[in-house]
Amino acid sequence: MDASFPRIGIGIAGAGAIGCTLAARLAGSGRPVSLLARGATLEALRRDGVRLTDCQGEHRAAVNASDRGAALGEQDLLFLCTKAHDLPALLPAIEPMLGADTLVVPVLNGVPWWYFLGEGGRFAGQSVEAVDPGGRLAARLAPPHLIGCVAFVTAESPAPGVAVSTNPLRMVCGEPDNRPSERLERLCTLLAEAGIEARASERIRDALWTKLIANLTSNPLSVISGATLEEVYSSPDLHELVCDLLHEGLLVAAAYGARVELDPPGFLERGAAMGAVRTSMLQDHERGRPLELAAIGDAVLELAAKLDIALPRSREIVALARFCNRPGRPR
Ligand SMILES: NC(=O)C1=CN([C@@H]2O[C@H](COP(=O)(O)OP(=O)(O)OC[C@H]3O[C@@H](n4cnc5c(N)ncnc54)[C@H](OP(=O)(O)O)[C@@H]3O)[C@@H](O)[C@H]2O)C=CC1
Ligand SMILES: CC(C)(CO)C(=O)C(=O)O
Repeated sequence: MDASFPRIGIGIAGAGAIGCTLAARLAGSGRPVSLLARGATLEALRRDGVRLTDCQGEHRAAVNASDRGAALGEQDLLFLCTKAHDLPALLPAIEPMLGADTLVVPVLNGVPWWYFLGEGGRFAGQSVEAVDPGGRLAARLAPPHLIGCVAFVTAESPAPGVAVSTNPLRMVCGEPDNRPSERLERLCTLLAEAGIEARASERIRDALWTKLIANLTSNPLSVISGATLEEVYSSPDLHELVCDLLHEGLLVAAAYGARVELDPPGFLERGAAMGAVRTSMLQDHERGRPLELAAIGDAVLELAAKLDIALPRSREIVALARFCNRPGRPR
């Protein structure tokens, strides 16, 4: 355990599918974990601890949980595990958990608010308006205080404080400025010790685009069609649309210099092999919750527009998913 961050205080903000998966794994590896949670989830965590069923079995662990960041205190490492649209409102709640040296690791899908921070280049320092209107997140959570992270995980939270994950847990982490660093290695070691396959990348935006393409091709479409990942990636009826979306995603990724080594037939095959998984966006839709379309859809369109790239299919499916999830929609 001492190979990575000895005696470190680990905080997790957001105790849904991903937050509970991480909490159960980290606490199960002997790490003390502090979870920022609320409502029924907080009650369940205090009563029963955090519970996870994954490919390796059942895990249950006690955690320190509160809905007040001040009660949890400053953390050495803070994983952010809410939906992207909940981050601005989360900021004041996590403020007491942030010390001068806290390392923040956002475990979220979509274009992150820090995309143009740390790397230099043509748009250096700009904020991503779709996910960070007015740049509040970038002003408070910026390099060198954060490490980028991409979660290749499929998880659901069937009940408060409970997560179920049916595929291997994989994460790619990287410094926003692409430097190798000791703290990055230690973060990956800490995750690996918790049973998560973690890889350090010196090109974190490559992994971001790979995941964005997975989300762009599946999440909004799953809302419109009700399809699982297996259905999205193998249905003959959806094939042309999915290929168009894939092509559009690859186009923007390449325009931003990302090396996404992805052969389309292999990508579809691997997606289908994920099985009867409901995307996190479909889960939100079925629960009548807002969708993460700003981060997974609008932000990609925003980045494409900066380079004068049109994404007609992506624009359509994002608009359609938003329509399906409109307030007052029939259930
Ligand atoms: N599920 C998956 O398979 C995957 C998800 N992701 C990404 O990971 C991120 C998290 O997703 P996921 O875990 O599925 O989402 P969930 O909706 O399951 O969990 C989010 C949690 O954050 C909590 N939360 C939001 N705001 C606050 C707040 N102010 N204070 C305390 N708790 C708060 C929510 O509480 P409440 O319920 O009370 O609103 C909820 O428990 C997303 O960006 C998602 O796209 C990435 C890979 C796979
Ligand atoms: C499972 C996957 C990869 C689907 O795009 C995902 O990230 C999600 O559900 O949000």
